[in-house]
Amino acid sequence: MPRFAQLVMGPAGSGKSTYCSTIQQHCEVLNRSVQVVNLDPAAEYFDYPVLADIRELIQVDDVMEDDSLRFGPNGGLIFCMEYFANNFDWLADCLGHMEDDYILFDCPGQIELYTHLPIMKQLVEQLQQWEFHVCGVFLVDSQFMVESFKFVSGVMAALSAMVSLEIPQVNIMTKMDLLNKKAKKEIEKYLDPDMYSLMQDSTETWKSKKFKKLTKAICELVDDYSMVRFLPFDRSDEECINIVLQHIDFSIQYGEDFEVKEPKEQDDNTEDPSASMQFFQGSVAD
Ligand SMILES: Nc1nc2c(ncn2[C@@H]2O[C@H](COP(=O)(O)OP(=O)(O)OP(=O)(O)O)[C@@H](O)[C@H]2O)c(=O)[nH]1
Ligand SMILES: [Mg+2]
Repeated sequence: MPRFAQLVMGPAGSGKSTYCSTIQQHCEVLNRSVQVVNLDPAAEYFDYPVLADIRELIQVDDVMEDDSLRFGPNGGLIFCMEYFANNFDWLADCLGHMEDDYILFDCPGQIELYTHLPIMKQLVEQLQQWEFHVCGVFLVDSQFMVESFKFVSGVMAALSAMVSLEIPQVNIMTKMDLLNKKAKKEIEKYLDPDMYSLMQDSTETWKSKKFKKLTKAICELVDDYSMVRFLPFDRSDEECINIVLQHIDFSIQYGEDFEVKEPKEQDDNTEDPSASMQFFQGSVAD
């Protein structure tokens, strides 16, 4: 049986831990087993029950207090993640092997982990060796996406993760519940962006010709290959959570090899038309 995993990534404060807890609760209601692993050695607060917590392996505070290492918070976190990458056996022990594993990995917010350091790639390769189908879930805070140049920077961060990890990736715009109606309408153009027109919106204010040229080249590249798209995530909207989950499940083929359930035996042998519908009920739970 394959196992399934979401690698929940994104800049600091983009809503990764909240996303994990929302999805976990949502799946609990659907009677679907989803577990969460905290991979942030600096995490102070999250409200989901954990299957494993990296802080049991190593903590940033301990690394920072070590006189021989003398790291600050960021260096300390990278050190912890490198230590983790050298100790994947710890994760293997924590995960065990259950039927139908579906695990969310709540990752740290340091963006360098997804752009040029090899740690997350090593984690992905290890998970794949353990038969996990892994989907990258990249979160970006919708509050920062209301202007085109900020949007381009979010797009580039998401692309970096996509290119360096080489796994299916779903990009999500979080905290949509905080937007008012007007801002929601405004942000729609960023969900499935037309990069050419977004660029036109902003070029007036740019003075540097080189900056304009570079941005134009980036926008053309992203647009021509339809590389980045965002799904809105409003944690207060069940339908919205469902759509996000369906996209991710589809990308890792979750539910495709579920066995079709046999119809329940009828006591009186009478033909019930609704029984034929129940025959297919064993596919995807949502
Ligand atoms: N209203 C609202 N607030 C949110 C949402 N997601 C996150 N927040 C808030 O944003 C803040 C940061 O959320 P976290 O889930 O801790 O973000 P994170 O990405 O895990 O942060 P780091 O682990 O520090 O990188 C918290 O105060 C959350 O309550 C959301 O969908 N809606
Ligand atoms: Mg967090």
